[in-house]
Amino acid sequence: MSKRTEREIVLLYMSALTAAVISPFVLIRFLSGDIVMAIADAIIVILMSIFFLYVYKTHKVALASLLMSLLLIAIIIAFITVHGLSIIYWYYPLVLAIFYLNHQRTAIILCVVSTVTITLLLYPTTNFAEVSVIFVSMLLTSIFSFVIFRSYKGVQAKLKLLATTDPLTSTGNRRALDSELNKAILSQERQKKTMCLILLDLDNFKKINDTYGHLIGDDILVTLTKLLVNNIRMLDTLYRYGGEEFIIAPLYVDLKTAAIIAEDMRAVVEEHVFTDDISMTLSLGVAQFNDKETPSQWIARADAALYIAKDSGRNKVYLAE
Ligand SMILES: Nc1nc2c(ncn2[C@@H]2O[C@H](COP(=O)(O)OP(=O)(O)OP(=O)(O)O)[C@@H](O)[C@H]2O)c(=O)[nH]1
Repeated sequence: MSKRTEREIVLLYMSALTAAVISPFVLIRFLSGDIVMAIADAIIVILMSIFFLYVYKTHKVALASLLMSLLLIAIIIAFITVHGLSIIYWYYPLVLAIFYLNHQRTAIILCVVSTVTITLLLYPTTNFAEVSVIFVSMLLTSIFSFVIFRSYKGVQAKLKLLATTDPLTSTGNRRALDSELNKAILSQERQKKTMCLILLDLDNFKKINDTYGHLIGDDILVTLTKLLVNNIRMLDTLYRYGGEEFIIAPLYVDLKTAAIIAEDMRAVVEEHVFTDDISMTLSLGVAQFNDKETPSQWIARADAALYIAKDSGRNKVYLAE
């Protein structure tokens, strides 16, 4: 089974827990003769179970998050209508859940609309001072949640970028590559698209480092990635696999087309004059994805082709079996 995201897990727990906590009340209310509330509770349990199954099966969280938030808001509003002010305490933790589950803009809209609705509902039966305090406290909870979650999501995005980007070349790193290949293979299992991978390696790069120093070597790596990105026009398919080794994947083309792309890259690098009038060449191995193979098996076949390219004189493209 593929790994579940944090948000998926939270949604699964929320729906399962809400269903589990409310289930006994269906029976309790039914036995005590409160049939309307028993039916309302039963509907909530059924809807929560549907959410659970939907997220469990599809892994889709955006729609489920919004519907779950709307349902929980509707439940609180319905209960406030029936039971009055005492239910208001359930609203505050719900605001946190709404900001966690939804995009900031959606969360703000949901919170403002629910705050105004609840205030208007309470207004006729509650004194003005009390209703004002409730309104302001609901609003402040939303504002604080907005500020806290904005900073939390910003930090989360920066951490993700740091964890998946190579600091020298700004291409994706090994972690990003692993995740991308796993994703591509998962979707290939469903859609059966032809896809290829190019593994490329600068020739005799050690000599450059030894002759010109590491800083020039670094500069060549950065220039190389710019040349490659200009050539493939997609930074998000270029990954630094090792020191002077890069992978381009997934390329949704057949082996013949991938070979042409690889040959173009080889020619571009051969013609380019790097810093200090240095000329460089590339060796490349190309492999089309074979059904049922793992990312490492796929890379290993491209690596074997690259090895042949190196062994037969470098500055060449070889295709994997
Ligand atoms: N400047 C610089 N050098 C690096 C970096 N990462 C790895 N290297 C160097 O890359 C060189 C790789 O050398 P080798 O594996 O022998 O490969 P090569 O000299 O390119 O020889 P072939 O691949 O067989 O053509 C080593 O000298 C590493 O120190 C880096 O981030 N910056």
